[in-house]
Amino acid sequence: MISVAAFSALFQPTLMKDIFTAILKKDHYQMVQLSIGLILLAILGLVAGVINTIFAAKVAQNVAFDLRAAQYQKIQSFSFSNIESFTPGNLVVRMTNDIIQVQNLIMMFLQTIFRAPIIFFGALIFAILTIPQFWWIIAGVVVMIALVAAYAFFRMEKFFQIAQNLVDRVNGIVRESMMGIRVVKSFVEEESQMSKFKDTSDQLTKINVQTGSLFSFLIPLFFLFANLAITGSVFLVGNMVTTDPSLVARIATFTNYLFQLMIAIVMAGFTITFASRGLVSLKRIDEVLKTEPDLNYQKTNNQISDGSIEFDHVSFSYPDSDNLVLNDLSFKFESGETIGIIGATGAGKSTLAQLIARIYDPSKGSVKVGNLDLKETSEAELRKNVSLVLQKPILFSGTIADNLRQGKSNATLTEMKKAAEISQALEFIERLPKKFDSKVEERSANFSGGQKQRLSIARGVISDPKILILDDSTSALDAKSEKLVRDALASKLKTTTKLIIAEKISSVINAERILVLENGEVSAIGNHHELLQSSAVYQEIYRTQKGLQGEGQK
Ligand SMILES: Nc1ncnc2c1ncn2[C@@H]1O[C@H](COP(=O)(O)OP(=O)(O)OP(=O)(O)O)[C@@H](O)[C@H]1O
Repeated sequence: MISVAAFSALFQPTLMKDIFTAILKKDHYQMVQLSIGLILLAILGLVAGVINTIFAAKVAQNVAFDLRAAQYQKIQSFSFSNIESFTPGNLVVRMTNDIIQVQNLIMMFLQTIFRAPIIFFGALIFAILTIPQFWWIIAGVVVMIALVAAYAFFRMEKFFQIAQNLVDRVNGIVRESMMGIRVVKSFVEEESQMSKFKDTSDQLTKINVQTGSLFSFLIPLFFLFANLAITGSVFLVGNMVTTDPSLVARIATFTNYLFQLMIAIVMAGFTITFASRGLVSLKRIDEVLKTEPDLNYQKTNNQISDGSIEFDHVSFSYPDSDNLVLNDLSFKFESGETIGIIGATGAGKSTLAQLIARIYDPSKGSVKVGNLDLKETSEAELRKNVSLVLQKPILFSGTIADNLRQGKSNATLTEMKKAAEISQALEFIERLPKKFDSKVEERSANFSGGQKQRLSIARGVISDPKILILDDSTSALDAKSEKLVRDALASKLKTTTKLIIAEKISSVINAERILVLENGEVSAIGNHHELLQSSAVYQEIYRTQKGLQGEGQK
């Protein structure tokens, strides 16, 4: 189809020349015949062009669809540190803007890859054949346009790269301020967010204006070259026409081919520029696709036999950081124990929890659950048996039931009710008109902080895991509800190992053992009374929280 469209374009000026010759010869019959031929050729070219565009669009859409799906699947397999190293905002741009760039590239490429060379060489040959003695005019036009195009498109490539980075930044700023809209509002931060956004957006506008200016200057310049060449050739023909009258018929054809030459060069230039822009995007997508998840799970049937947890000389630093967050931790929690983890802010409590859920692997040492090294479990086995409830509850848009089923895909209504009962969520769910089918809006904006935490705990306990980690996940609950959750956990999840990470001693006071973490090291392990005797750190925390401790003991 491309060749049909290209050849149609190439033969039209030649037919035109023959029509002129027929007119000059006053051969009406031939003139009509050739004119009909010209119209048919133009229609053929048009149809071929349309079919080619539809085909290119379809291919581009399909490739974009496949790339989007492959990228999304890859991102789903990423670990936390993989995602952090790209940053979520950057991944969103790679999933959206970069895919569109590649789609445009394919579209453009398929339309011009064969067409531009056919038209270029065809027009070159036909132009020379039409008026051979004007070969130098053709060469001049080609060289001038090619030089200017090469320079301009080279500049544009630079602009595109800068623009791509700015799009990333704008996206990051918008994302951050939208996610933290409440903070922005409550601290009256709108203006500073706006100025951050405006600065980057201004830079993006500037670069886009620069690209646009270059563009608007370029096309008239090409036409100027072509028109100068045409004027020159018409002038020369004027002088030569007395010796060769056929030149009159040939000059229109010649100038037409000159235009086609110019268009072919511009088309190729655009394709190369878009190619460079699309290739930058393709490279960014390829980076995502080539990134291996830095946490790999084995395809194994190894089973986690019980809820014991063992740290064997575990040290940990976050990727790209030299700071040793956990330093040589060794301990063992027995299956079914209730363990409290306490320590100052930044002591490493959440990090420890994340190692048990294998969100990160330790930098040194090993973590075992149910006597099995985490590296020897399958992901499904780990997720089925180890449940981590974070302090910041993240729910997904859908229904309450959809969210609870993330904890157990085939959960029945009875299981949902049981989980909600444990997390003290049943009461408020039952009060909602649609109960478990009530809608959870985007970012669960229609629930309070405490309700979100309760739903998040319900999702964590619904699978009846062997190990349940509550990472400060009752912080938004009042003391009475928190105690009710703890009591329900104790009575309804008897065999589950419960790891309660808390800032307040009152949250862990009844734990069988409490691990005191200090600067990433185990400072002491024991029950509340033992620690009050033996651990200075614990005593200190206790003293500072004395006013609160009575509530936990109730
Ligand atoms: N993703 C991360 N990348 C780099 N450093 C991190 C990351 N997350 C936490 N840290 C650092 O690791 C240390 C321990 O953090 P962690 O969240 O485990 O502490 P924590 O005891 O749970 O604190 P809190 O009680 O305030 O939640 C801190 O110094 C923190 O700055």
